Amino acid sequence: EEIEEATLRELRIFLREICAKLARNRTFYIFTKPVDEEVVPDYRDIIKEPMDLETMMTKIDQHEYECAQEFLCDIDLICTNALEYNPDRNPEDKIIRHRACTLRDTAYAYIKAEMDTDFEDKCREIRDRR
Ligand SMILES: CC(=O)c1csc(NC(=O)C2C[NH2+]C2)n1
Repeated sequence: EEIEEATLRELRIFLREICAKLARNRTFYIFTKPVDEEVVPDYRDIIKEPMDLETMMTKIDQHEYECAQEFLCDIDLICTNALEYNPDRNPEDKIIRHRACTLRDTAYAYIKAEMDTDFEDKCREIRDRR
Protein backbone atom coordinates (compact mmCIF):
# COMPACT_ATOMS: atom_id res chain seq x y z
CA GLU A 1 0.00 0.00 0.00
CA GLU A 2 1.41 3.43 -0.93
CA ILE A 3 1.35 4.98 2.57
CA GLU A 4 3.21 1.94 3.93
CA GLU A 5 5.84 2.18 1.16
CA ALA A 6 6.40 5.83 2.11
CA THR A 7 6.98 4.76 5.72
CA LEU A 8 9.49 2.06 4.69
CA ARG A 9 11.30 4.56 2.43
CA GLU A 10 11.63 6.91 5.40
CA LEU A 11 12.94 4.02 7.54
CA ARG A 12 15.62 3.18 4.91
CA ILE A 13 16.75 6.83 4.73
CA PHE A 14 17.01 6.96 8.53
CA LEU A 15 18.90 3.65 8.79
CA ARG A 16 21.38 4.70 6.03
CA GLU A 17 22.19 7.85 8.05
CA ILE A 18 22.78 5.84 11.24
CA CYS A 19 24.84 3.17 9.41
CA ALA A 20 26.99 5.80 7.64
CA LYS A 21 27.58 7.68 10.89
CA LEU A 22 28.76 4.47 12.64
CA ALA A 23 30.99 3.56 9.68
CA ARG A 24 32.65 7.03 9.77
CA ASN A 25 33.75 6.52 13.39
CA ARG A 26 37.34 5.23 13.33
CA THR A 27 36.76 3.34 16.61
CA PHE A 28 34.53 0.97 14.59
CA TYR A 29 36.91 0.60 11.62
CA ILE A 30 37.37 -3.15 12.28
CA PHE A 31 33.58 -3.63 11.89
CA THR A 32 33.15 -1.70 8.62
CA LYS A 33 33.90 -4.56 6.19
CA PRO A 34 33.65 -8.39 6.12
CA VAL A 35 36.62 -10.09 7.83
CA ASP A 36 39.06 -11.11 5.06
CA GLU A 37 39.63 -14.88 5.30
CA GLU A 38 43.05 -14.43 3.65
CA VAL A 39 44.03 -12.22 6.61
CA VAL A 40 42.14 -14.17 9.32
CA PRO A 41 41.92 -17.76 7.97
CA ASP A 42 40.14 -19.34 10.97
CA TYR A 43 37.47 -16.64 11.35
CA ARG A 44 34.68 -18.53 9.60
CA ASP A 45 35.52 -21.76 11.46
CA ILE A 46 34.49 -19.93 14.66
CA ILE A 47 31.95 -17.31 13.49
CA LYS A 48 29.06 -18.96 11.64
CA GLU A 49 27.15 -15.78 10.77
CA PRO A 50 29.58 -12.92 10.00
CA MET A 51 28.15 -9.38 9.86
CA ASP A 52 29.61 -5.90 9.22
CA LEU A 53 28.45 -2.34 8.53
CA GLU A 54 29.03 -2.46 4.74
CA THR A 55 26.90 -5.62 4.51
CA MET A 56 24.23 -3.87 6.61
CA MET A 57 24.21 -0.90 4.20
CA THR A 58 23.62 -3.35 1.33
CA LYS A 59 20.81 -5.01 3.30
CA ILE A 60 19.12 -1.59 3.75
CA ASP A 61 19.24 -1.04 -0.04
CA GLN A 62 17.80 -4.52 -0.60
CA HIS A 63 14.84 -3.69 1.69
CA GLU A 64 15.88 -6.38 4.22
CA TYR A 65 15.05 -4.27 7.30
CA GLU A 66 11.37 -3.54 7.97
CA CYS A 67 11.95 -1.85 11.34
CA ALA A 68 14.81 -0.45 13.44
CA GLN A 69 14.72 -3.49 15.75
CA GLU A 70 15.80 -5.75 12.85
CA PHE A 71 18.70 -3.34 12.11
CA LEU A 72 19.74 -3.47 15.77
CA CYS A 73 19.67 -7.30 15.68
CA ASP A 74 22.48 -7.17 13.08
CA ILE A 75 24.37 -4.64 15.22
CA ASP A 76 24.04 -7.10 18.13
CA LEU A 77 25.38 -9.85 15.81
CA ILE A 78 28.48 -7.77 14.95
CA CYS A 79 29.02 -7.32 18.69
CA THR A 80 28.49 -10.93 19.81
CA ASN A 81 30.68 -12.20 16.94
CA ALA A 82 33.51 -9.95 18.14
CA LEU A 83 33.09 -11.07 21.78
CA GLU A 84 33.16 -14.73 20.69
CA TYR A 85 36.15 -14.40 18.37
CA ASN A 86 38.14 -12.29 20.87
CA PRO A 87 37.55 -13.94 24.27
CA ASP A 88 41.06 -13.83 25.70
CA ARG A 89 42.62 -11.76 28.49
CA ASN A 90 45.27 -10.24 26.23
CA PRO A 91 45.13 -6.45 25.52
CA GLU A 92 44.33 -6.86 21.78
CA ASP A 93 41.24 -8.98 22.49
CA LYS A 94 40.13 -6.61 25.26
CA ILE A 95 40.36 -3.58 22.97
CA ILE A 96 38.25 -5.29 20.25
CA ARG A 97 35.63 -6.36 22.84
CA HIS A 98 35.47 -2.77 24.17
CA ARG A 99 35.04 -1.40 20.63
CA ALA A 100 32.26 -3.97 19.96
CA CYS A 101 30.37 -2.97 23.11
CA THR A 102 30.82 0.72 22.22
CA LEU A 103 29.42 0.06 18.71
CA ARG A 104 26.35 -1.63 20.20
CA ASP A 105 25.71 1.05 22.81
CA THR A 106 26.29 3.88 20.30
CA ALA A 107 23.88 2.36 17.75
CA TYR A 108 21.14 1.93 20.36
CA ALA A 109 21.70 5.51 21.59
CA TYR A 110 21.47 6.99 18.03
CA ILE A 111 18.23 5.07 17.31
CA LYS A 112 16.66 6.06 20.64
CA ALA A 113 17.73 9.71 20.28
CA GLU A 114 16.69 10.15 16.63
CA MET A 115 13.79 7.73 16.12
CA ASP A 116 10.19 8.48 17.01
CA THR A 117 8.81 5.54 19.01
CA ASP A 118 5.49 5.59 17.19
CA PHE A 119 7.36 5.59 13.84
CA GLU A 120 9.04 2.34 14.96
CA ASP A 121 5.68 1.01 16.19
CA LYS A 122 4.20 1.74 12.74
CA CYS A 123 7.07 -0.10 11.02
CA ARG A 124 6.58 -3.13 13.29
CA GLU A 125 2.83 -3.11 12.64
CA ILE A 126 3.49 -3.18 8.87
CA ARG A 127 6.06 -6.00 9.31
CA ASP A 128 3.78 -8.08 11.55
CA ARG A 129 0.94 -7.82 9.04
CA ARG A 130 3.07 -8.89 6.02
C1 LIG B 1 35.88 -8.32 13.36
C2 LIG B 1 36.59 -8.98 14.51
O1 LIG B 1 35.99 -9.22 15.57
C3 LIG B 1 38.02 -9.30 14.40
C4 LIG B 1 38.78 -9.15 13.27
S1 LIG B 1 40.37 -9.62 13.61
C5 LIG B 1 39.98 -10.00 15.22
N1 LIG B 1 40.84 -10.49 16.19
C6 LIG B 1 42.21 -10.72 15.97
O2 LIG B 1 42.72 -10.51 14.91
C7 LIG B 1 43.05 -11.26 17.05
C8 LIG B 1 42.98 -10.63 18.41
N2 LIG B 1 42.83 -12.01 19.00
C9 LIG B 1 42.59 -12.56 17.66
N3 LIG B 1 38.68 -9.76 15.50
